[in-house]
Amino acid sequence: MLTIKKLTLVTRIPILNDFNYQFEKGNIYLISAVNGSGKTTFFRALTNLIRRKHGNISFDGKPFEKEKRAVFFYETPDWMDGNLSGLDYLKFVQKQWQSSHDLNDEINFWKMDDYIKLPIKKYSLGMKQRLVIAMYFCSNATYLIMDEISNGLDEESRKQLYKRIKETAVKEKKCIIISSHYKSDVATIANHILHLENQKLTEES
Ligand SMILES: Nc1ncnc2c1ncn2[C@@H]1O[C@H](COP(=O)(O)OP(=O)(O)OP(=O)(O)O)[C@@H](O)[C@H]1O
Repeated sequence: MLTIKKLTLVTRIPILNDFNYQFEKGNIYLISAVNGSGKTTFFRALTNLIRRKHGNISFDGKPFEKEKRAVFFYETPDWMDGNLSGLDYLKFVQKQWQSSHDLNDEINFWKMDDYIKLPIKKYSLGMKQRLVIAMYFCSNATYLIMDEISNGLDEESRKQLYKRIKETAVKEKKCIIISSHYKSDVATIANHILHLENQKLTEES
């Protein structure tokens, strides 16, 4: 369980004020909000990439620093080094997260076999995004925090992604938190929808 107590976040503007919530395994959570309201900031705070003004965050009772392998967050393909290949990244994730996930299965699933050994600077936007998605599944982490994960994907790939997310959450008891501009798509698979507005993250009934 990801437990958040009294979380307050501020960037150049106030983002969140005194937020309390529990994210449970086996569930999919959609975070919706208009551009610039703080979805990415919230995800960065969960993974200690930015400081929080106030509050406590724990994964299965432990702080993120002690439970890093249980969590996977890769904000954007912009973080990638274009001189490395997709396979370099998948191998890195498998090693760092001590995962036994089969890389070839994942490469085949996302139809990446013809380019996975090429340097990432030769990838299209959708190819990079599929690599990021494959990294999530290769990590085999329990808490998958996905920021606009379907960006740049064609319609068929988006459907495939949502189906896979649903199956993974249920069968493997993952806790999956997704922000998406395609709210109507993700809403069909989400168990909980939270809306961020006016520094409040509120669950829609
Ligand atoms: N490093 C930073 N320094 C100062 N302000 C920041 C920083 N990063 C983000 N902000 C501000 O925090 C607010 C929330 O940004 P954030 O990227 O979290 O929004 P978002 O909801 O993810 O947006 P989008 O839907 O456009 O991706 C914005 O007003 C932004 O300008």
